[in-house]
Amino acid sequence: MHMRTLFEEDPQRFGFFSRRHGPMLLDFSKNRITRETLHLLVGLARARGLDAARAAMFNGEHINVTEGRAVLHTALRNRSDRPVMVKGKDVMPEVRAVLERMRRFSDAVRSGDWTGANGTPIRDVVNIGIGGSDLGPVMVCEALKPFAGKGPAVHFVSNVDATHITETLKNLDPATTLFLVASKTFTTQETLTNAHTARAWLVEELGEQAVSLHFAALSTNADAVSQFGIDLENMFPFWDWVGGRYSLWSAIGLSIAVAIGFENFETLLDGAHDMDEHYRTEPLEENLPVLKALVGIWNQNFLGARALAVLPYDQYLHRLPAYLQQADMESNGKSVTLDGMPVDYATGPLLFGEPGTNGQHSFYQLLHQGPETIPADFIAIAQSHNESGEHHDILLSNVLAQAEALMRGKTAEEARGELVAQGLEGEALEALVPHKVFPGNRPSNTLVIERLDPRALGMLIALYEHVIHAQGVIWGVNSYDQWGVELGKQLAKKILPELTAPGAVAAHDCSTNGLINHCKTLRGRTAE
Ligand SMILES: O=P(O)(O)OC[C@H]1O[C@](O)(CO)[C@@H](O)[C@@H]1O
Repeated sequence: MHMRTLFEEDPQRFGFFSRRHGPMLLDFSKNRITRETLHLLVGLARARGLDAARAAMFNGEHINVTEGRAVLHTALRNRSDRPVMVKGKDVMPEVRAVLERMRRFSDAVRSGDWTGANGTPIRDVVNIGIGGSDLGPVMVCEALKPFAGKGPAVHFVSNVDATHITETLKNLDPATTLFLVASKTFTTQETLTNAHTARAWLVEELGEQAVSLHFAALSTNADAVSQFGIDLENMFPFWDWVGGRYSLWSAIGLSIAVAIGFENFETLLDGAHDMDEHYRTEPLEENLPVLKALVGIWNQNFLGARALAVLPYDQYLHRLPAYLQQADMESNGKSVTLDGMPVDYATGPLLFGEPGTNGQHSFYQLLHQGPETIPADFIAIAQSHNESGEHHDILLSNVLAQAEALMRGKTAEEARGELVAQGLEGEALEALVPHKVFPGNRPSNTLVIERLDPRALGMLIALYEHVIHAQGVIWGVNSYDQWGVELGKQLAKKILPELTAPGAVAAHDCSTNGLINHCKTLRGRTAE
């Protein structure tokens, strides 16, 4: 079936396949589904126990079975009076206590009351972290730039490549710089390497005694934090039931609170809590994350699509695809079920994206005319923070047109008609027709958000988090571990000393040996 026909046959299609919640409208009508498909998909979710699974997550059951942990990022933004129990203890008092400390700290830094070793206020804050300790905060700080007010500039260093920290520190003054070392484990090689480099840079200028005024830690590992030399007074804790890629709502979000002010950070939490309540309580048929998850499953597992393009038509959301790459692919990039059995179906999609309209001039060709079907999420913001001239209407017209084009396509007949109108005829015309045809029938969702503010952003991120949860439940995988990142780390630890030791390396396969020895030679080390 072609979606063109589905739309022609059912003028109510938009109304039936779209839902509103608060400032958000989700239109999923441009998918290859009928009312019956939706009914069956909801049945699938029910059969896979999604109702009970939602409750299990919110109730703090140990759903991360391979690590024996609860998954409770929702507790971090629980704005209700409801207790959240972990091992028989309500964690909400501790959550609120850390939030209160984050409020005092971020207020002090923003107001200039927090001064560095020379008594001068902080002008630049550098968050050092990677993965979930970087991507969420950087994405939110970029998205909410219009709310930054008069606070310090916030920078992010993640890559172990020295270029990242060197370029970041190049124009900063140690006396007015504050480092937030963000690491759940406080053992991550990249983060500790960067943090030691930052420490040396600071100490060289201001001496050892400056460290306590210029470093804070966001972590679950107090021992490692004090071993690094950070005063525990300046440590903002969180807990093992917060997964790294779900941690921007925790102390890991301190850079966000500094960048946009604590009140805005709290409004972000409010928005996420609103979506949590929606996901927790709404019936499956009315539940935005569930519906979006089901459409994703339909595209992946029934229509054979293996990717998902996330296309935010808002420059402030330019880091959203990068953030979602970790959130989704580290969560659902799994090939065994909860009980360790191999899956014989697709799980998490390959996720990629760029802000509109940049993507249009890059990879959309493949979305429209490549042989694969690549479903897309279009995110449109109705009211821009920068309503200057025609810009925003042009932007909106593009996002709306792209979804329409993917759905409708262009038939050979239509293409021929256009070529005739351009004066072409005969063989020349017919030779061009196949190149001008768009198959269409390509699925997409369109999310329209009234305005990109802290509340709406909190809702948007929580929506995607819950899509990941719902899909993980239906696929029967553990969305909350990430063993797949370990092997590379282990092997890198073995290769590191081999790179610096004299002599040729012969302990690996011939490709890896060859590459190590080639790099050693190029770096002026003996490899013979
Ligand atoms: O916060 P940490 O412990 O430094 O870990 C950083 C990142 O490393 C990972 O463990 C693996 O990439 C992520 O899950 C996590 O977000």
